[in-house]
Amino acid sequence: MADRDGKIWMDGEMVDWRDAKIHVLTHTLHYGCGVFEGVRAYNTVDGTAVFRLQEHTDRLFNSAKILRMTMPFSKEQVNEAQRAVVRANKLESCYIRPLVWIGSQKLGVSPKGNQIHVMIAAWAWGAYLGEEGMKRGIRVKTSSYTRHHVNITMTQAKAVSNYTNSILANMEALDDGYDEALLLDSSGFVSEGAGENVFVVKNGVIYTPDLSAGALNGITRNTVFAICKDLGIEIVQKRITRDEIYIADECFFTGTAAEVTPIRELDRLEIGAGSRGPITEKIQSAFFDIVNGRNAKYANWLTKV
Ligand SMILES: Cc1[nH+]cc(COP(=O)(O)O)c(CN[C@@H](CCC(=O)O)C(=O)O)c1O
Repeated sequence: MADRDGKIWMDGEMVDWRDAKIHVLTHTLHYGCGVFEGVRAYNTVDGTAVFRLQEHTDRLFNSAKILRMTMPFSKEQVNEAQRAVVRANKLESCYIRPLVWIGSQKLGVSPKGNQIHVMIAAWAWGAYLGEEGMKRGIRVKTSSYTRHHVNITMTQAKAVSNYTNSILANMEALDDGYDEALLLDSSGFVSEGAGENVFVVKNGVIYTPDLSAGALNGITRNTVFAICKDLGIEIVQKRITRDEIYIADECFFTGTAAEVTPIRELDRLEIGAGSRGPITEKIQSAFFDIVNGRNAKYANWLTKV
């Protein structure tokens, strides 16, 4: 990623991509205390626009607050910086990565006295779990790693340090020939994917783990709730077991990167017909109508760059 051309917004300045560097004694690099966001801009029918920009920025600031990091810029400045970085890189559609980290003035567990930094990068990023997966569904493995306990790491913060758990789960799944991992919480109930929320369909009703299972409060998850309301589909948050997924009719992941990705198999057991289910397809189609500006009801969720 480092040897690209383009611009990155760094602490208030637009810098050349290759010059966006930090010192090896940066506190976050050693101790993992930092927060980030994953945002997408789409080439909508009315031009390039960022999807749910304010919600992402709000979550970034909430994540920083939870980790006791004082943001050095306002929400308005961070919103404008995200729009500017899409324009500076001349991207019609892209993935935007804001990151907030603790600087290099001092090391030691206590970060006090270090500067808080913010950078925002953007790049083109297609189907996170593959184009084929978006149509056919992906193969998922229940991870041998347990999702964070809600009082061991702060699961409502999109925190850098939370992702070692995701990385290990994802690597194990890929090494075992799957496309992604599904993680259970410390009580054995379904939590979420390594980088996604999960939904299950049974007898026309959609279920998703309630957030006590340690899943991130996903913005795409929230979008699915709105879509279900529009489509008149009942959606229930509850504790879900892995074998409820085995006998479900459909299953899918959601995320800014993953968008709406069907799951056709869990632990080598086909889910329903072993392909993208009809309700999943409806949700996926409604999602892409919204993010591409084809559903006027959600025009306020799209911020033109
Ligand atoms: C653990 C986790 N859970 C749920 C979600 C879905 O949240 P939302 O994007 O607000 O709907 C994400 C986003 N995962 C981001 C990181 C992907 C990456 O590889 O990096 C993303 O989708 O941008 C997670 O990382």
